[in-house]
Amino acid sequence: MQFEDTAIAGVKLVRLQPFTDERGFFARGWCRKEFEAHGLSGEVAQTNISFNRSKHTLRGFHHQLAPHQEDKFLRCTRGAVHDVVIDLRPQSPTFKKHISVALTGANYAMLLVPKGCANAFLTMEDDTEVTYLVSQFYAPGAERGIRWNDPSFGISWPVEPKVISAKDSNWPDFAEEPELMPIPHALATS
Ligand SMILES: Cc1cn([C@H]2C[C@H](O)[C@@H](COP(=O)(O)OP(=O)(O)O[C@H]3O[C@@H](C)C(=O)[C@@H](O)[C@H]3O)O2)c(=O)[nH]c1=O
Repeated sequence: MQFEDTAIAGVKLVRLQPFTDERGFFARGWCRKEFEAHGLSGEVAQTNISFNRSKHTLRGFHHQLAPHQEDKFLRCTRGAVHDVVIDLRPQSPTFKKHISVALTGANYAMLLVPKGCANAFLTMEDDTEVTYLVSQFYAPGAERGIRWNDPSFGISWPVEPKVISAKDSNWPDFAEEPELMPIPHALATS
């Protein structure tokens, strides 16, 4: 596996190192030893599969508050996504900056999203599947989000989303203290 730094500290693009022969190739898709050798946690609590029927489906941005913060390690196993990561760590030199990466079934690129960053992706093909490992269990009460078009971040998406959940369209405007922000689905039931 080859680990490449991105413009946001701790967000790594990981590429396969394939052993190719007449059958095709073999490559490691995740390795605790290699993660630890790069100073990264090799903890895995869940493997998640996200299937998206239509292109231009948007999921995110999502992150979990401490003590449930997660490292996520994503790969698009079928189709293609435009993945965006926002740095939400106030002490980081790239606080509030974002990066975008194309993850596709064909390029096998993988993305490590560390604790304190929020992740979202927009599918670019029908029948797109993303598989990802997360280091913490899902904790709905600790989940927070950023609206895909929140003006605080000025993110330029390749196209407007056509399919998006009510939760993700209604995240409130970004506030620097996310623990004080209301959760839209909690508001809806109060
Ligand atoms: C994320 C998650 C959801 N769920 C449930 C809650 C809900 O009923 C249903 C769908 O949840 P969501 O709408 O939040 O799923 P989704 O929008 O796909 O959430 C994901 O978005 C991408 C961008 C990420 O980065 C992921 O970490 C994750 O937050 O699945 C779990 O049971 N476990 C989980 O780990």
